[in-house]
Amino acid sequence: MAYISEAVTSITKHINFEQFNSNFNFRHINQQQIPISTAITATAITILGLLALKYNDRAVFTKRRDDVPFIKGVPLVGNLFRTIATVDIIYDDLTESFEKLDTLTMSQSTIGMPPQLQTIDPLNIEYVLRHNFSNYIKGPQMMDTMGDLFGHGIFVANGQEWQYHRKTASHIFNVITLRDHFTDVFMQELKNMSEYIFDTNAKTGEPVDFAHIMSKFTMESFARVAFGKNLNGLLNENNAQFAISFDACQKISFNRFIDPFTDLKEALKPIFSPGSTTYKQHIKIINDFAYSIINERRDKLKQGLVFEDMLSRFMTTETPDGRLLNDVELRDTLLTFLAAGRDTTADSINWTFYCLLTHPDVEAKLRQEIDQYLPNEDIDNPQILYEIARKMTYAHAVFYETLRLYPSVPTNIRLSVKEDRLPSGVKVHKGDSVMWSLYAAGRSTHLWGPDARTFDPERWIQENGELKRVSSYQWMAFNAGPRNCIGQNLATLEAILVITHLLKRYKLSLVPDQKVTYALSLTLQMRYGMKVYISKR
Ligand code: HEM
Repeated sequence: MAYISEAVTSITKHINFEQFNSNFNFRHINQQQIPISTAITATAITILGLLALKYNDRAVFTKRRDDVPFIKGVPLVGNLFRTIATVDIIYDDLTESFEKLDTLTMSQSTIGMPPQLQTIDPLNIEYVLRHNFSNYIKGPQMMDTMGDLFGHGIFVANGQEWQYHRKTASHIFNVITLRDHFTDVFMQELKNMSEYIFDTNAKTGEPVDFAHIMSKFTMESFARVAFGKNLNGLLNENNAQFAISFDACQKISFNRFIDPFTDLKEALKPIFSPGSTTYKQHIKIINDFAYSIINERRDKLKQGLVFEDMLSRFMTTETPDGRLLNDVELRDTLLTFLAAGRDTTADSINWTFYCLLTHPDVEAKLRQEIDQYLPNEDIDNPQILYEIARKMTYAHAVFYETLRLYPSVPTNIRLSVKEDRLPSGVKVHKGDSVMWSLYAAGRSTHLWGPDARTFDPERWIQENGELKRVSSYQWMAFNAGPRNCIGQNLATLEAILVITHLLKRYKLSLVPDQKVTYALSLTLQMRYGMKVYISKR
């Protein structure tokens, strides 16, 4: 909404009313002949008409960009209606725009949004994420859209604040913890999932929502590795309200990026859908959950208990100004890591299974690899699973290929602090947002060839059978440069363990005639879930 009021102020600033009055010489008009309201309406229409002529393909008071292909919009509001009309397929629409304009960089303008450059050019992205890192920050838009959910956590932090979070967290994701602690946790949770859900449904023949189970599984696993807590979420739905509220707030945060009326709609919710949970109530549910975990941990630390997990690390590591994080800062950190680690991983596993179930030849080849590496007698041995999870080339190829077409973080953004120029020659004005769509980049024929939209894990395998490395500025699933994903190894390990565990034991098939598509949120969730039948292998 801030952008709307800026636009209104800007409109009034640009109109020279004195000049306008004298041009139209209202004084000679008899006020009794023409009612004042008619005069105001006529004036407003004339002003709008003039503005519409000038800003005939873009948002009012935005500059025309002639140096870069431009997605034309309608007068005064630019791409607002287009965004609203294509909101359900927004990533595909953007992919089409890149292809139609035959470009890797383009601009668009939408009323209420800051001026935007969109690029999928690996050179530009490397420049933004690495070579000129300090100029491209997480701008105030991040704070406006996600601030009340993630506070000052690592997602929105810049400078020293970011460095502190990064350094503190990076100690946790080392090889030894991955091998000795995380693999065990994942295996225990997988066994629970099998016992309570997959085995039961294999017997009854009832379909299950795979995406819903993965959401619980990743929540459960994450709660254990991050704050050593067993939520028992696979068994009961008591923790479901937190997950529902967390999902709802992430969707609202995302909507704020594309729809300037999001907050207004939320404010009007109690009037138009009475009884539904409001944004404020969702935030309260989330806060209560986070603070209960922090308080519980503080009590246990007072009792002299020792913990090695993420929460304790953040509770005991001093900030650059020599103090410990307070409860609010700990809450921000906890929720940020939960969003970073849990939904992204769940989404990547969901889409991997969707790709496997729609490509039986790939699934068969992956089963072969799993059977070759994992003899039946070792299927519950965490150390062996850890070792083979690192070695299975085809499993990695399947996972990477899925993330190319269905990146868990579908789009990303930075704000330019100063005037700049991207390697492709495009000028970046101070305050411009540079956005890159991982979804569009993954499907670009310029970057991946004519079969860019085909799911083909073979493209990740070299002739000598080894995994092909692709520049992380072309395949950006885990981001790149100093702010690359801290949890990449953890997520890859978790996903490959889940894939191995499930394919070794079960045969899944999609319930026919269901629509599997993405929802609009900060991560690429499945809008209606994904129902599958389960049978034992
Ligand atoms: C398949 C799973 C995952 C994917 C695709 C993924 C992807 C990404 C991407 C694209 C970013 C950059 C976000 C940005 O620039 O705003 C990122 C950042 C981050 N990820 Fe992941 N992530 C995954 C799993 C995880 C896990 C399991 C964790 C750990 C709990 C994690 C922790 C983080 C953190 C802390 C950052 C912020 C890094 C920084 O700003 O310095 N991620 N991730």
